[in-house]
Amino acid sequence: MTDKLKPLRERIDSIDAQILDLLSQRGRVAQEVGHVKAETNAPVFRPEREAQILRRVAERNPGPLKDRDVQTIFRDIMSACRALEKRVTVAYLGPSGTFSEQAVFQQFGTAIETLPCVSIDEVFRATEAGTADFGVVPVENSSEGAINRTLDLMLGTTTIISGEVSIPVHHSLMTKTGSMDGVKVVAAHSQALAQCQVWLNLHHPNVERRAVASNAEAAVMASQDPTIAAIASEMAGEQYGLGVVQAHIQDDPHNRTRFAVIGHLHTNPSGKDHTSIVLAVPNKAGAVYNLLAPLAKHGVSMTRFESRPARIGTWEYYFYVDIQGHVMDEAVARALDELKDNAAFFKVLGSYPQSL
Ligand SMILES: C=C(O[C@@H]1C=C(C(=O)O)C=C[C@H]1O)C(=O)O
Repeated sequence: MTDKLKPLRERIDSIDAQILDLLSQRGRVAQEVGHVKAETNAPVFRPEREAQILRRVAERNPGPLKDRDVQTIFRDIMSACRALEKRVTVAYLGPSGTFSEQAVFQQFGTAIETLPCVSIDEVFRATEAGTADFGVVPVENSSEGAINRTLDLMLGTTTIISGEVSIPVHHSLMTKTGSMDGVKVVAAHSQALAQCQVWLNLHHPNVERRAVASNAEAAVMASQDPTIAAIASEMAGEQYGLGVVQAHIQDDPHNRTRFAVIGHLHTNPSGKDHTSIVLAVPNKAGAVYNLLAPLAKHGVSMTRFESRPARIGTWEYYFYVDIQGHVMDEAVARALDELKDNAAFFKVLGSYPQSL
């Protein structure tokens, strides 16, 4: 056995030496890129370039490693190379262990500084003020729909969207002991409670449900009080020393949340992009109907349409529309010009690479 392993391990050692040498070469080129950028004051993080590299990695992957796994490796290689130019600071809805934090690492890799914030408002504020270079905020969940606070804050923010991240959201029920004995309260973010309501109604109909600021906060509470169970990611459970009572309790097994990356960076086209806009129409007959006509006319596909009350006491709405393409694409630019003409309010939130 050992005799057979020895030559294989020697081959792995020699391959590792080559990988390390190539990583070092890549790092030195990234440093040169950094010097060129510094001369022209160009931004360090180029999401469109990183998206293209990750797409290419999946296309060229000869196997046997899975596309997802090689992408994760390359994301972190780029993160480490980027950190040689500058370590970016990213704000998100904390504490550590939230799905927002997972989204942060999915977009930026792990060679970054993180700034956990107490609320979505705080993520916007930190990013607007420049305390963080970027912020990651939840936009919508596949079972529960829009995250209204994010949509409302998008309206007035000075930041723009430079990326999107979509991650699977799996909830687990966890306690200090790993059992439900003596548990009186299930704590979680209101979204998580909603995403697990059918399961909770079936298995723990009589346990009080308590909405708290985040699932990670619920995990902290459960770690300090054996009468409290938390719904959170297993990652958060591990972090706060909880035992799993039941994994995957979300009602929809394909439950996902989409996040927006906000900042001050105008992202160039990557070849596969989305553009987010907000508009309002004048209060007259046929206005909403006419609103979207320019998209169809120019062959631009809409991927999402969401409305929010304008909160000025009348029945007026803001429409949040996502389309395929980049503001620098000719068809998109023409369609948006026409949309703007029909709109009482119009704001481009940003163009960015489609999530992987
Ligand atoms: C090296 C660069 O800087 C950053 C790092 C990248 C990388 O490691 O491949 C790619 C894009 C940038 O976010 C670059 O712009 O090419």
